[in-house]
Amino acid sequence: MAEAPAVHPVAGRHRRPGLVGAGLRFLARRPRVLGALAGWSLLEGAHTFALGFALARALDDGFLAGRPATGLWWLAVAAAALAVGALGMARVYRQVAALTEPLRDELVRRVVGRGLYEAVTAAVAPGGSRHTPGSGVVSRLTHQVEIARDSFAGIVMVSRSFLVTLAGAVTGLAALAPRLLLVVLPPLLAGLAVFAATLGPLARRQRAVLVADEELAGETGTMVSALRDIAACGAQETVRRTVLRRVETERRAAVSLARWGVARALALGVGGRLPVVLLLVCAPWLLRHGVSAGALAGALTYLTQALLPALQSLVHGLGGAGARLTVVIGRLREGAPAGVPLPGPSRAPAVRGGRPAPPALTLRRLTFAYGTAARPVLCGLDLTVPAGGRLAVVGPSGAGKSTLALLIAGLLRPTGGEVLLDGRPVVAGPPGAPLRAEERVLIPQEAYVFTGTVRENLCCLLPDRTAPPGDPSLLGAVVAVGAAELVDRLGGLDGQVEPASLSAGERQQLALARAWLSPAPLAVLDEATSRLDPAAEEHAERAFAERPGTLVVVAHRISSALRADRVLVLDGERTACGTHAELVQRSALYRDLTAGWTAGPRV
Ligand SMILES: Nc1ncnc2c1ncn2[C@@H]1O[C@H](COP(=O)(O)OP(=O)(O)OP(=O)(O)O)[C@@H](O)[C@H]1O
Repeated sequence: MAEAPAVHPVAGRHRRPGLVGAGLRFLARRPRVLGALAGWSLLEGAHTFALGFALARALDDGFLAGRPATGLWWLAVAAAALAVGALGMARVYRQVAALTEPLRDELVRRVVGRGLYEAVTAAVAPGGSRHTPGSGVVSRLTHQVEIARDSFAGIVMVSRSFLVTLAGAVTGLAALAPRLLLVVLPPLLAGLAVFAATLGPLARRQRAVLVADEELAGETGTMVSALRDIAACGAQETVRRTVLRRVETERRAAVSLARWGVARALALGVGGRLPVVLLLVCAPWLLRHGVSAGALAGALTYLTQALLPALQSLVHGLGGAGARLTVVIGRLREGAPAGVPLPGPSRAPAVRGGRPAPPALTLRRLTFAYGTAARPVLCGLDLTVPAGGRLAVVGPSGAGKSTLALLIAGLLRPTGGEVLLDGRPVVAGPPGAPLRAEERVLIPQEAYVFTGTVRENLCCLLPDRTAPPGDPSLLGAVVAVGAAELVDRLGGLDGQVEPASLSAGERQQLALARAWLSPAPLAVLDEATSRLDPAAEEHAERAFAERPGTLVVVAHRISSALRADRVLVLDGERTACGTHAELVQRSALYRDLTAGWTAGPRV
């Protein structure tokens, strides 16, 4: 059965703030390029200025005054200004490249670093990895880098062009007749204000369309690659509904964007076209107040040949490229921080609200005995597991591994000391007080399943014990722990579970899928895979190793211990904790245990 990518409910994305700040810092580090860009842009502004001014002079001093030679001379000036502007534009492109190429280099460095990190992590993972994300990740992300580079270049070009055009045109209008500004500036500024006000909402909607589009493409891709599994599990209707929901989301996002597109048209109309209309309407008044016919023609040229196209480019350019850039850069920054790449997203952040988060699990002087006269199974045990950590618990039979698992789950009360989850006692209040079930899930060796549908068995640890219709995470959990064949045989998610007709291993598979799906950030596996064959066991353990959140696994295989960040060797007085390499050095018991595992999987 093909593996469908499964998104775990515990997995959360944490965005890094300060995209605008980072962009400004990037620009501030390049004052020379910015200076050169501004300098060459001035030529473009000068060209805009000359366009209307020379035309006005050609009319007023030349053709209308009966001096065609003078008129032609001014037209030649306009043509020369055009050539100078073209020269400036060519240099501008060079400077924009000098600005955008370092951006691309920086992003590519991060992306490749991340790809290498993932590839190396996969390669050195115990037991080798069947997943080799490196090349795929690099290829996908470098494509996004190209989009970021192009969008950034587009934004620089349109904003810069609008500013210099505006400066050239306003200077030209003032030089021709300051009264022209009274007619042109108010609607132009009003249009810009409308545009500025719609920029944020438009960018958000553009972003929503992009994201919805990508999600639909991703969902469809997953569906196509899992067609056989979907048919086998009888999940056609579920998948159809999921895809339709994505289509509907994208449709709604597109409609909302189109509605806001009207506001964009309004900004263009008010800022770009209304000044033209007003200029024509006010022409008699302007002529009466000393504005010449040439100045009117020059003003019209500024508006129709310079300002309107520049405003159009700005409105369309910033709306589209700006949103694309925000999405892509945000994604690249999420995935590829500067310097040392972060561990995968399955690891929880180490800070909460600016303060260091408490460890996911703390054992403080933990002591437990099964009776007042009985010898304590655990005595004064201290241990912390950070959020996102993986702890393997090993030890000889009877050392207290299952007892510890029950204590962590709050199913036994400590005789002394305490167990804290996220800094708070797992058992609070009097005996019988409710346990913090939503925060931890325990899968014991003897898995519990009940008569009912597969879906009911899987959902019983979810809030409200149900999943939304068509929720793909159910099938994702089934596939992730390797229970797809079993669920297929049972008749899909709505098939019936008869506990007595299942083998111990099959019951474990269903319990594992249920626990994998649960939103509890701490999972405790007490030999929960012991009845599976080695390949299925490896599959399930790997799924839990990759599950977001914290994992404590009572291990009886060397691969589990190797995959953990730390190993706790339980053995009364000789209890020790450390990494696999450390324990091989300093724990004779651990060496004995792992030697036994290497020879055969069971302790
Ligand atoms: N319900 C109980 N009542 C009394 N003693 C118990 C009970 N459960 C376990 N014990 C004892 O506590 C000790 C630790 O048992 P526990 O099951 O935690 O060990 P373990 O390391 O998980 O062993 P195994 O690897 O064989 O499962 C053992 O001596 C066991 O006999």
